[in-house]
Amino acid sequence: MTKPKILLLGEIEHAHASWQALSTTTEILTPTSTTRPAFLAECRSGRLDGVTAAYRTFASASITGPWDAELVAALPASLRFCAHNGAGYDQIDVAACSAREPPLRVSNVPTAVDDATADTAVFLMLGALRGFGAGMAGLREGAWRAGVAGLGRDPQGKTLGILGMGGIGRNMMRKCEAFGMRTVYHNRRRLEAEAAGGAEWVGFEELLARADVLSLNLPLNKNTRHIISTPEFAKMKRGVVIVNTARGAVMDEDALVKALESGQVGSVGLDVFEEEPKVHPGLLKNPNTMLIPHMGTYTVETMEKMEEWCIGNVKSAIETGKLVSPVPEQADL
Ligand SMILES: O=CC(=O)O
Repeated sequence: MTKPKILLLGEIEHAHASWQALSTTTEILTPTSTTRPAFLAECRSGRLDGVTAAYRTFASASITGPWDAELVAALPASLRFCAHNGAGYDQIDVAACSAREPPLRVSNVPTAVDDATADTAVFLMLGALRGFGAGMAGLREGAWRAGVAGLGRDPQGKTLGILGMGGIGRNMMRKCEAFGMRTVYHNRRRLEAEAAGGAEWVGFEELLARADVLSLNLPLNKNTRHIISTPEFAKMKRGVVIVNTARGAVMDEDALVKALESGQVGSVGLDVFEEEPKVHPGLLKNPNTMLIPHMGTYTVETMEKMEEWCIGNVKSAIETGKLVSPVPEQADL
């Protein structure tokens, strides 16, 4: 019997034993191309024909570019499954994948990312509340506290507003309880009481108005791009702290820089940026920013869990014809 063919886009860096086990029962293909035009040509040449499932990493976009309509159309007709190793899948045009005949089914990696991403959000929140970004930068330049804007603020008694109360948001809420914070959240759909864990559901505008710290935990898609911009900043408390561990483009970065300069936004903690790896110069020079280069899931344990999860999706796809964690847009496909 011929072995199922799998396309590997990116590297397996941790889950070597599971990948090795998978490769004994399958044939793994890797592209020879190193640029998007070459990858498109390689797909069209037929060299990758016969692959049924792809394992892809976030970083593989440096070769393939985004999985937009052009790429989805060029991928081998045999490809039925795309297992994406990441929680956020904004690099993939899911509608274009669904429109293929038969559809190209996409999975992401939920839950495995929750702890590490929420830990990062808590770190950014504390850093932004306390002005640690400026303190750390000044110290390294031999300037001690020279760049620190003033006294910081404590989390105790403050209201945490979570926009996008999924696994990461709920994990962050639990961690913030230890800091004596109360949580309000906004999702399009209100959660069952047990899942909400005591957090209060509020409308979008009320979330903006009530949060002392606003944490963005929602996926980036056409409905959420720039969901936070000038009109939304104006509805927030003056001096609000904003934390973003989701995707840079859910917030309008130009507008954020202006809101920081005017003091409407007091400080921000950011792990993600609109045009990574570029960082807006207005953020770099502002002392009220705590910035890290997209390291939310960047731990040995979490990276390993994510790879294992993603391999699990590939394995399930070829063995049962179903992905373990299909993206919500394809739940009814
Ligand atoms: O940003 C990280 C992820 O989407 O998993």
